[in-house]
Amino acid sequence: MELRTVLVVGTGLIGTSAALALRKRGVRVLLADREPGAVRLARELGAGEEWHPMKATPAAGEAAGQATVQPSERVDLAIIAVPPAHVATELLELQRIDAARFYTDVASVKAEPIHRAAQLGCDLGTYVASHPLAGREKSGPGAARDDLFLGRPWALCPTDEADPEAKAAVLRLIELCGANAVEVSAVDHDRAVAVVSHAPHVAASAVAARLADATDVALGLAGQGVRDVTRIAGSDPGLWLGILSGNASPVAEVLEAVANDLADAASALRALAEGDGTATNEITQLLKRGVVGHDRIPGKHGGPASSYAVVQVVIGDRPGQLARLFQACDEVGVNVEDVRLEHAPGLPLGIAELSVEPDAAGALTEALHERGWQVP
Ligand SMILES: NC(=O)C1=CN([C@@H]2O[C@H](COP(=O)(O)OP(=O)(O)OC[C@H]3O[C@@H](n4cnc5c(N)ncnc54)[C@H](O)[C@@H]3O)[C@@H](O)[C@H]2O)C=CC1
Ligand SMILES: O=C(O)C(=O)Cc1ccc(O)cc1
Repeated sequence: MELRTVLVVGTGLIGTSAALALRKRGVRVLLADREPGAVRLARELGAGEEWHPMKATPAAGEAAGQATVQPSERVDLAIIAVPPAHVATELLELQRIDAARFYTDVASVKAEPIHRAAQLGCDLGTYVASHPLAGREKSGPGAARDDLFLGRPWALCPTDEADPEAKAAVLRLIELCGANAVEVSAVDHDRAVAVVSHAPHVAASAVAARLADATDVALGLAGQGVRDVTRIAGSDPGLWLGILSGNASPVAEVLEAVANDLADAASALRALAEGDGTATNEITQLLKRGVVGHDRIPGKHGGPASSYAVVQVVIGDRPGQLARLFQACDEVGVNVEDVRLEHAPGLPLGIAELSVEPDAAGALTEALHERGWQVP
Protein backbone atom coordinates (compact mmCIF):
# COMPACT_ATOMS: atom_id res chain seq x y z
CA MET A 1 0.00 0.00 0.00
CA GLU A 2 1.66 3.24 -1.11
CA LEU A 3 1.20 6.40 0.92
CA ARG A 4 1.64 9.36 -1.38
CA THR A 5 -0.10 12.04 0.72
CA VAL A 6 -0.72 11.94 4.46
CA LEU A 7 -2.66 14.44 6.59
CA VAL A 8 -1.47 15.01 10.16
CA VAL A 9 -4.09 16.51 12.48
CA GLY A 10 -2.40 17.69 15.68
CA THR A 11 1.09 18.97 14.95
CA GLY A 12 2.51 18.48 18.44
CA LEU A 13 5.40 16.24 19.46
CA ILE A 14 4.03 13.02 17.96
CA GLY A 15 2.23 14.42 14.91
CA THR A 16 5.21 16.52 13.84
CA SER A 17 7.67 13.68 14.50
CA ALA A 18 5.62 11.37 12.26
CA ALA A 19 5.36 14.13 9.63
CA LEU A 20 9.14 14.67 9.66
CA ALA A 21 9.80 10.92 9.35
CA LEU A 22 7.37 10.70 6.41
CA ARG A 23 8.86 13.76 4.67
CA LYS A 24 12.27 12.10 4.92
CA ARG A 25 10.85 9.13 3.02
CA GLY A 26 9.45 11.40 0.28
CA VAL A 27 5.80 11.37 1.40
CA ARG A 28 3.80 14.58 0.87
CA VAL A 29 2.44 15.73 4.24
CA LEU A 30 -0.41 18.15 4.99
CA LEU A 31 -0.60 19.66 8.47
CA ALA A 32 -3.52 20.81 10.63
CA ASP A 33 -3.90 21.86 14.27
CA ARG A 34 -6.45 23.91 16.14
CA GLU A 35 -3.52 26.16 17.17
CA PRO A 36 -2.31 28.03 14.07
CA GLY A 37 1.10 28.57 15.72
CA ALA A 38 1.67 24.82 16.04
CA VAL A 39 1.08 24.30 12.30
CA ARG A 40 3.34 27.22 11.38
CA LEU A 41 6.19 25.92 13.53
CA ALA A 42 5.78 22.37 12.17
CA ARG A 43 5.85 23.75 8.63
CA GLU A 44 8.96 25.82 9.35
CA LEU A 45 10.65 22.69 10.70
CA GLY A 46 10.09 21.04 7.30
CA ALA A 47 7.23 18.77 8.40
CA GLY A 48 4.99 19.59 5.41
CA GLU A 49 2.47 22.09 4.04
CA GLU A 50 -0.54 23.61 5.76
CA TRP A 51 -3.80 21.81 5.02
CA HIS A 52 -6.38 24.10 3.46
CA PRO A 53 -9.79 22.48 3.38
CA MET A 54 -11.98 24.56 1.08
CA LYS A 55 -15.04 26.41 2.32
CA ALA A 56 -17.86 25.39 -0.02
CA THR A 57 -20.83 27.62 -0.77
CA PRO A 58 -23.71 26.83 1.60
CA ALA A 59 -25.99 24.19 0.13
CA ALA A 60 -29.70 24.80 -0.25
CA GLY A 61 -31.32 24.66 3.15
CA GLU A 62 -28.04 25.44 4.99
CA ALA A 63 -27.94 28.60 7.06
CA ALA A 64 -26.25 31.47 5.21
CA GLY A 65 -22.73 32.03 6.54
CA GLN A 66 -22.51 28.43 7.76
CA ALA A 67 -20.21 27.32 4.95
CA THR A 68 -19.40 23.61 4.73
CA VAL A 69 -15.74 22.64 4.93
CA GLN A 70 -14.53 20.27 2.23
CA PRO A 71 -11.09 18.83 1.74
CA SER A 72 -9.22 20.22 -1.26
CA GLU A 73 -8.18 16.62 -1.96
CA ARG A 74 -8.65 13.17 -0.42
CA VAL A 75 -5.38 12.04 1.16
CA ASP A 76 -4.30 8.39 1.47
CA LEU A 77 -4.11 8.40 5.28
CA ALA A 78 -5.02 10.85 8.05
CA ILE A 79 -3.09 10.58 11.31
CA ILE A 80 -5.03 11.98 14.28
CA ALA A 81 -2.35 13.04 16.78
CA VAL A 82 -4.42 14.91 19.37
CA PRO A 83 -5.07 14.14 23.07
CA PRO A 84 -7.04 10.89 23.61
CA ALA A 85 -10.33 12.59 24.52
CA HIS A 86 -10.45 14.42 21.14
CA VAL A 87 -9.62 11.46 18.86
CA ALA A 88 -13.18 10.27 18.18
CA THR A 89 -14.62 13.73 17.48
CA GLU A 90 -11.74 14.53 15.10
CA LEU A 91 -12.25 11.19 13.34
CA LEU A 92 -15.96 11.89 12.94
CA GLU A 93 -15.28 15.37 11.55
CA LEU A 94 -12.62 14.13 9.09
CA GLN A 95 -14.81 11.25 7.90
CA ARG A 96 -17.75 13.60 7.50
CA ILE A 97 -15.79 15.63 4.94
CA ASP A 98 -14.23 12.48 3.41
CA ALA A 99 -10.73 13.85 4.09
CA ALA A 100 -8.87 10.54 3.68
CA ARG A 101 -9.17 6.99 2.36
CA PHE A 102 -7.97 5.64 5.72
CA TYR A 103 -7.55 6.93 9.26
CA THR A 104 -5.45 6.17 12.32
CA ASP A 105 -4.68 7.88 15.62
CA VAL A 106 -1.65 7.71 17.90
CA ALA A 107 -3.28 8.12 21.31
CA SER A 108 -1.70 6.38 24.30
CA VAL A 109 -4.98 4.60 25.13
CA LYS A 110 -6.97 2.57 22.66
CA ALA A 111 -10.22 0.98 23.98
CA GLU A 112 -11.90 4.23 25.01
CA PRO A 113 -11.33 6.23 21.75
CA ILE A 114 -12.47 3.23 19.64
CA HIS A 115 -15.57 2.79 21.81
CA ARG A 116 -16.35 6.50 21.57
CA ALA A 117 -15.83 6.46 17.78
CA ALA A 118 -18.34 3.59 17.51
CA GLN A 119 -20.82 5.49 19.72
CA LEU A 120 -20.53 8.60 17.53
CA GLY A 121 -21.21 6.52 14.42
CA CYS A 122 -17.73 6.78 12.86
CA ASP A 123 -16.91 4.37 10.02
CA LEU A 124 -14.77 1.70 11.71
CA GLY A 125 -13.95 0.10 8.34
CA THR A 126 -11.53 2.82 7.31
CA TYR A 127 -10.08 3.37 10.80
CA VAL A 128 -7.32 1.38 12.49
CA ALA A 129 -6.24 2.77 15.86
CA SER A 130 -2.52 2.78 16.64
CA HIS A 131 0.02 3.91 19.24
CA PRO A 132 3.77 4.46 18.87
CA LEU A 133 5.58 3.45 22.07
CA ALA A 134 8.00 6.31 21.73
CA GLY A 135 7.84 9.79 23.01
CA ARG A 136 9.49 12.42 25.11
CA GLU A 137 8.79 14.39 28.24
CA LYS A 138 8.42 17.53 26.09
CA SER A 139 5.38 18.60 24.08
CA GLY A 140 4.81 20.60 20.94
CA PRO A 141 6.32 20.65 17.45
CA GLY A 142 9.59 22.13 18.75
CA ALA A 143 10.37 18.85 20.53
CA ALA A 144 9.70 16.70 17.43
CA ARG A 145 12.39 14.50 15.89
CA ASP A 146 12.33 12.57 12.65
CA ASP A 147 14.05 9.58 14.30
CA LEU A 148 11.72 9.38 17.32
CA PHE A 149 10.15 6.08 16.24
CA LEU A 150 13.24 4.31 14.90
CA GLY A 151 13.38 0.74 16.22
CA ARG A 152 10.48 1.39 18.62
CA PRO A 153 7.32 -0.72 18.98
CA TRP A 154 4.19 0.77 17.37
CA ALA A 155 0.96 -0.97 18.37
CA LEU A 156 -1.99 -1.26 15.99
CA CYS A 157 -5.42 -2.41 17.13
CA PRO A 158 -7.66 -3.23 14.15
CA THR A 159 -11.27 -4.00 15.09
CA ASP A 160 -13.20 -6.83 13.38
CA GLU A 161 -14.78 -4.22 11.14
CA ALA A 162 -11.47 -2.83 9.85
CA ASP A 163 -10.86 -3.06 6.11
CA PRO A 164 -7.60 -5.00 5.41
CA GLU A 165 -6.49 -2.07 3.21
CA ALA A 166 -6.84 0.30 6.18
CA LYS A 167 -4.58 -2.01 8.19
CA ALA A 168 -2.11 -2.13 5.29
CA ALA A 169 -2.01 1.68 5.21
CA VAL A 170 -1.20 1.87 8.93
CA LEU A 171 1.44 -0.86 8.58
CA ARG A 172 3.04 1.19 5.81
CA LEU A 173 3.03 4.30 8.04
CA ILE A 174 4.76 2.32 10.80
CA GLU A 175 7.33 0.98 8.34
CA LEU A 176 8.03 4.44 6.88
CA CYS A 177 8.64 5.76 10.41
CA GLY A 178 11.16 2.95 11.02
CA ALA A 179 9.13 1.41 13.88
CA ASN A 180 8.17 -2.21 14.58
CA ALA A 181 4.48 -3.04 14.21
CA VAL A 182 2.85 -4.99 17.05
CA GLU A 183 -0.76 -6.08 16.47
CA VAL A 184 -2.77 -6.39 19.67
CA SER A 185 -6.40 -5.97 20.74
CA ALA A 186 -7.30 -2.60 22.24
CA VAL A 187 -8.08 -4.15 25.64
CA ASP A 188 -4.79 -6.09 25.77
CA HIS A 189 -2.94 -2.96 24.64
CA ASP A 190 -4.40 -0.89 27.46
CA ARG A 191 -3.55 -3.52 30.09
CA ALA A 192 -0.01 -3.80 28.71
CA VAL A 193 0.73 -0.08 28.60
CA ALA A 194 -0.63 0.27 32.15
CA VAL A 195 2.37 -1.85 33.20
CA VAL A 196 5.06 -0.50 30.88
CA SER A 197 4.13 3.17 30.53
CA HIS A 198 1.20 4.58 32.49
CA ALA A 199 1.86 3.23 36.02
CA PRO A 200 5.63 3.94 35.67
CA HIS A 201 4.67 7.52 34.80
CA VAL A 202 2.66 7.96 38.01
CA ALA A 203 5.43 6.29 40.02
CA ALA A 204 7.96 8.71 38.49
CA SER A 205 5.68 11.64 39.40
CA ALA A 206 5.38 10.37 43.00
CA VAL A 207 9.17 10.15 43.35
CA ALA A 208 9.67 13.54 41.67
CA ALA A 209 7.02 15.10 43.94
CA ARG A 210 9.34 14.35 46.90
CA LEU A 211 11.83 16.76 45.31
CA ALA A 212 9.38 19.68 45.28
CA ASP A 213 10.29 20.57 48.87
CA ALA A 214 13.69 18.87 49.07
CA THR A 215 16.49 21.02 50.45
CA ASP A 216 19.07 22.70 48.22
CA VAL A 217 21.66 20.39 49.76
CA ALA A 218 19.70 17.33 48.65
CA LEU A 219 19.18 18.73 45.15
CA GLY A 220 22.87 19.59 44.90
CA LEU A 221 23.63 15.92 45.50
CA ALA A 222 21.27 14.69 42.75
CA GLY A 223 22.97 12.21 40.47
CA GLN A 224 22.01 10.32 37.35
CA GLY A 225 19.80 7.81 39.20
CA VAL A 226 17.17 10.31 40.28
CA ARG A 227 17.29 11.94 36.84
CA ASP A 228 16.65 8.55 35.18
CA VAL A 229 13.79 7.65 37.51
CA THR A 230 12.04 11.03 37.24
CA ARG A 231 12.67 12.09 33.60
CA ILE A 232 9.14 11.35 32.41
CA ALA A 233 7.66 13.21 35.40
CA GLY A 234 8.53 16.43 33.52
CA SER A 235 5.75 15.73 30.96
CA ASP A 236 2.64 17.83 30.37
CA PRO A 237 0.19 17.15 33.29
CA GLY A 238 -2.85 17.99 31.13
CA LEU A 239 -1.96 15.41 28.50
CA TRP A 240 -1.22 12.79 31.18
CA LEU A 241 -4.46 13.39 33.03
CA GLY A 242 -6.21 12.54 29.76
CA ILE A 243 -4.09 9.41 29.26
CA LEU A 244 -4.58 8.13 32.82
CA SER A 245 -8.32 8.90 32.83
CA GLY A 246 -8.67 6.91 29.61
CA ASN A 247 -7.03 3.84 31.17
CA ALA A 248 -8.03 4.31 34.80
CA SER A 249 -8.80 0.76 36.02
CA PRO A 250 -5.77 -1.06 34.53
CA VAL A 251 -3.44 1.69 35.82
CA ALA A 252 -5.03 1.64 39.28
CA GLU A 253 -4.48 -2.13 39.44
CA VAL A 254 -0.74 -1.83 38.72
CA LEU A 255 -0.35 1.11 41.09
CA GLU A 256 -2.00 -0.86 43.89
CA ALA A 257 0.61 -3.61 43.44
CA VAL A 258 3.45 -1.05 43.38
CA ALA A 259 2.00 0.65 46.48
CA ASN A 260 1.94 -2.72 48.30
CA ASP A 261 5.60 -3.33 47.47
CA LEU A 262 6.52 0.17 48.65
CA ALA A 263 4.51 -0.18 51.87
CA ASP A 264 6.18 -3.55 52.58
CA ALA A 265 9.64 -2.06 51.90
CA ALA A 266 8.92 0.85 54.26
CA SER A 267 7.74 -1.48 57.07
CA ALA A 268 10.79 -3.68 56.60
CA LEU A 269 13.08 -0.65 56.83
CA ARG A 270 11.27 0.52 60.00
CA ALA A 271 11.77 -2.94 61.49
CA LEU A 272 15.45 -2.88 60.45
CA ALA A 273 15.91 0.55 62.05
CA GLU A 274 14.49 -0.93 65.27
CA GLY A 275 17.07 -3.70 65.19
CA ASP A 276 15.19 -6.53 63.46
CA GLY A 277 17.96 -7.91 61.23
CA THR A 278 15.64 -10.44 59.56
CA ALA A 279 13.88 -7.56 57.76
CA THR A 280 16.77 -7.38 55.28
CA ASN A 281 15.31 -10.48 53.66
CA GLU A 282 12.16 -8.68 52.54
CA ILE A 283 14.15 -5.79 51.11
CA THR A 284 16.56 -8.10 49.29
CA GLN A 285 13.63 -9.98 47.75
CA LEU A 286 12.15 -6.75 46.36
CA LEU A 287 15.53 -5.59 45.01
CA LYS A 288 16.05 -9.00 43.38
CA ARG A 289 12.58 -8.99 41.80
CA GLY A 290 13.47 -5.54 40.50
CA VAL A 291 16.61 -6.87 38.83
CA VAL A 292 14.60 -9.69 37.20
CA GLY A 293 11.97 -7.24 35.92
CA HIS A 294 14.56 -4.78 34.65
CA ASP A 295 16.47 -7.49 32.79
CA ARG A 296 13.29 -8.46 30.94
CA ILE A 297 13.02 -5.07 29.18
CA PRO A 298 13.99 -5.66 25.55
CA GLY A 299 17.23 -4.07 24.33
CA LYS A 300 17.54 -1.07 22.02
CA HIS A 301 16.83 -2.99 18.79
CA GLY A 302 13.72 -4.54 20.26
CA GLY A 303 15.37 -7.94 20.72
CA PRO A 304 16.03 -9.63 24.04
CA ALA A 305 17.79 -7.49 26.63
CA SER A 306 21.49 -7.99 26.31
CA SER A 307 23.78 -7.33 29.22
CA TYR A 308 26.60 -5.17 27.91
CA ALA A 309 29.80 -4.54 29.77
CA VAL A 310 30.35 -0.90 30.71
CA VAL A 311 33.79 0.66 30.17
CA GLN A 312 34.20 3.95 32.02
CA VAL A 313 36.52 6.53 30.49
CA VAL A 314 37.51 9.88 31.99
CA ILE A 315 37.07 12.67 29.46
CA GLY A 316 38.03 16.33 29.71
CA ASP A 317 35.23 18.86 29.33
CA ARG A 318 36.69 20.18 26.04
CA PRO A 319 35.23 20.22 22.56
CA GLY A 320 35.97 17.14 20.45
CA GLN A 321 36.82 14.76 23.33
CA LEU A 322 33.87 12.47 22.72
CA ALA A 323 34.53 12.42 18.97
CA ARG A 324 38.17 11.38 19.67
CA LEU A 325 36.97 8.64 22.01
CA PHE A 326 34.54 7.24 19.42
CA GLN A 327 37.30 7.39 16.82
CA ALA A 328 39.55 5.35 19.13
CA CYS A 329 36.77 2.74 19.57
CA ASP A 330 36.36 2.63 15.81
CA GLU A 331 40.12 2.07 15.29
CA VAL A 332 40.02 -0.81 17.77
CA GLY A 333 36.97 -2.23 15.92
CA VAL A 334 34.65 -2.12 18.95
CA ASN A 335 30.98 -1.25 18.40
CA VAL A 336 29.66 1.12 21.07
CA GLU A 337 26.10 -0.06 21.79
CA ASP A 338 25.21 2.81 24.09
CA VAL A 339 26.86 5.76 25.77
CA ARG A 340 26.06 7.72 28.90
CA LEU A 341 27.79 10.82 30.17
CA GLU A 342 28.29 11.59 33.84
CA HIS A 343 29.39 15.12 34.62
CA ALA A 344 31.29 15.72 37.82
CA PRO A 345 29.73 18.96 39.18
CA GLY A 346 32.29 21.74 39.39
CA LEU A 347 35.06 19.66 37.78
CA PRO A 348 36.39 20.09 34.25
CA LEU A 349 35.97 16.33 33.81
CA GLY A 350 33.28 13.83 33.05
CA ILE A 351 32.96 10.09 32.72
CA ALA A 352 31.82 8.49 29.49
CA GLU A 353 30.26 5.09 30.14
CA LEU A 354 30.56 2.99 26.99
CA SER A 355 28.34 -0.10 26.76
CA VAL A 356 30.02 -2.78 24.65
CA GLU A 357 29.74 -6.54 24.12
CA PRO A 358 31.26 -8.22 27.21
CA ASP A 359 34.04 -9.99 25.27
CA ALA A 360 35.17 -6.68 23.72
CA ALA A 361 35.52 -4.83 27.04
CA GLY A 362 39.00 -6.11 27.98
CA ALA A 363 40.57 -5.35 24.60
CA LEU A 364 38.92 -1.91 24.52
CA THR A 365 40.18 -1.02 28.01
CA GLU A 366 43.73 -2.03 27.07
CA ALA A 367 43.65 -0.21 23.72
CA LEU A 368 42.31 3.00 25.30
CA HIS A 369 45.04 2.83 28.00
CA GLU A 370 47.69 2.53 25.28
CA ARG A 371 46.29 5.59 23.54
CA GLY A 372 46.57 7.62 26.75
CA TRP A 373 42.94 7.55 27.94
CA GLN A 374 42.25 7.32 31.65
CA VAL A 375 40.21 4.14 32.15
CA PRO A 376 39.76 3.69 35.90
N1 LIG B 1 3.95 12.58 24.50
C1 LIG B 1 4.33 11.35 24.23
O1 LIG B 1 5.44 10.97 24.58
C2 LIG B 1 3.40 10.45 23.45
C3 LIG B 1 2.10 10.83 23.17
N2 LIG B 1 1.27 9.99 22.46
C4 LIG B 1 -0.09 10.40 22.13
O2 LIG B 1 0.00 11.29 21.03
C5 LIG B 1 -1.05 12.26 21.09
C6 LIG B 1 -0.44 13.65 20.97
O3 LIG B 1 0.43 13.85 22.05
P1 LIG B 1 1.66 14.86 21.93
O4 LIG B 1 2.07 15.01 20.52
O5 LIG B 1 2.63 14.45 22.96
O6 LIG B 1 0.94 16.18 22.44
P2 LIG B 1 1.27 17.70 22.07
O7 LIG B 1 0.65 18.52 23.16
O8 LIG B 1 2.70 17.89 21.76
O9 LIG B 1 0.43 17.91 20.73
C7 LIG B 1 -0.95 17.79 20.65
C8 LIG B 1 -1.44 18.78 19.59
O10 LIG B 1 -2.81 18.52 19.31
C9 LIG B 1 -3.46 19.76 19.13
N3 LIG B 1 -4.88 19.55 19.34
C10 LIG B 1 -5.51 19.28 20.49
N4 LIG B 1 -6.81 19.04 20.25
C11 LIG B 1 -6.99 19.18 18.92
C12 LIG B 1 -8.10 19.07 18.08
N5 LIG B 1 -9.29 18.74 18.55
N6 LIG B 1 -7.90 19.25 16.74
C13 LIG B 1 -6.70 19.56 16.25
N7 LIG B 1 -5.58 19.68 17.03
C14 LIG B 1 -5.75 19.50 18.33
C15 LIG B 1 -2.80 20.69 20.12
O11 LIG B 1 -2.98 22.05 19.74
C16 LIG B 1 -1.34 20.24 20.02
O12 LIG B 1 -0.63 20.99 19.04
C17 LIG B 1 -1.80 11.99 22.38
O13 LIG B 1 -2.97 11.27 22.11
C18 LIG B 1 -0.84 11.16 23.21
O14 LIG B 1 -1.54 10.28 24.08
C19 LIG B 1 1.71 8.79 21.97
C20 LIG B 1 2.99 8.38 22.21
C21 LIG B 1 3.92 9.18 23.00
O1 LIG C 1 9.55 9.62 27.25
C1 LIG C 1 9.53 8.39 27.14
O2 LIG C 1 10.55 7.71 27.21
C2 LIG C 1 8.26 7.69 26.87
O3 LIG C 1 8.19 6.49 26.95
C3 LIG C 1 7.13 8.54 26.51
C4 LIG C 1 5.84 7.96 26.12
C5 LIG C 1 4.74 8.62 26.59
C6 LIG C 1 3.47 8.21 26.24
C7 LIG C 1 3.31 7.14 25.40
O4 LIG C 1 2.08 6.79 25.05
C8 LIG C 1 4.39 6.46 24.90
C9 LIG C 1 5.68 6.88 25.27
